[in-house]
Amino acid sequence: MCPPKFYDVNYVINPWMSGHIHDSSRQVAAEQWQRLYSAVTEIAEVVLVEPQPGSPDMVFTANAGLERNGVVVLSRFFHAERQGEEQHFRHWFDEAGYTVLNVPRDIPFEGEGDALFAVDGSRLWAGYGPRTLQSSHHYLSEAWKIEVVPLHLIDPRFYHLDTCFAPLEDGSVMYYPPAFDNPSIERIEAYYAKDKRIIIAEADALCFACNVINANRTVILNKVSDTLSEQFESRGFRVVQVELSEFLKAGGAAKCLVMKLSGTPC
Ligand SMILES: NC(=O)NCCC[C@H](N)C(=O)O
Repeated sequence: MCPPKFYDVNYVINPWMSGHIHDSSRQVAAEQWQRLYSAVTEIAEVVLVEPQPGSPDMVFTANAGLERNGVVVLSRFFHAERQGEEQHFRHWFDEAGYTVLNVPRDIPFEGEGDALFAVDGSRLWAGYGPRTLQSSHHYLSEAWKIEVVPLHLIDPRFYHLDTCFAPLEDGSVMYYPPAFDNPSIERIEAYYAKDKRIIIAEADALCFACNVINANRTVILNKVSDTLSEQFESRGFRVVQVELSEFLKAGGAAKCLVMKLSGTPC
């Protein structure tokens, strides 16, 4: 995670940021982030990356890259506004001993924001459209010798895969279908049986319900509807809701604020 020391909405690179330039409170953001940090430390070991001036979106560490088994494919940000973050994340991964792989400079790829492993590790769900280019998927497939399943994002509000799709550790998936084109929905439905699909309504999707941190049977997410919370509980999940309104102004919530690492590399 990355403390929100320099967090702000300084530019508009997604529809959520529009109308929110310098509209977020750094004090409130710090309090919300601290509550999220405390919740995450209960289910995982958390390591921090040093925030950097001039990189207000660096708090969204899900976009640093994608890691598995000590190998990281670093992000190549689509927007110039975030490209300055790449050197800082690269430095952190180098220092921590990860094997760092790159996609070519001219092929945008936004890390865990757009790429999520199936919980059994058998495939990689990979979004493309607003940020990540589909041609980056080849490099992901090569990095882990894994099947990459493309999912086309068609709603600008759901510009990263992790805003509208989340494989959960009980073998289910939650997703907001209108964010995807039909072939992508068919790919999701071909993999997940009907009883494993948690369809998210628009109101919850707009509260970033799919942007969920999940470890074992705990889910940590922004405030969502009672209906959805009860649905999680009936499936055996412990639900931890953390108000993240200041981060929604930049287009991110719980899962965007963390990057999942599989462990310290040897
Ligand atoms: N969805 C994510 O994985 N991250 C949120 C990134 C928010 C940031 N303002 C962006 O537009 O890139």
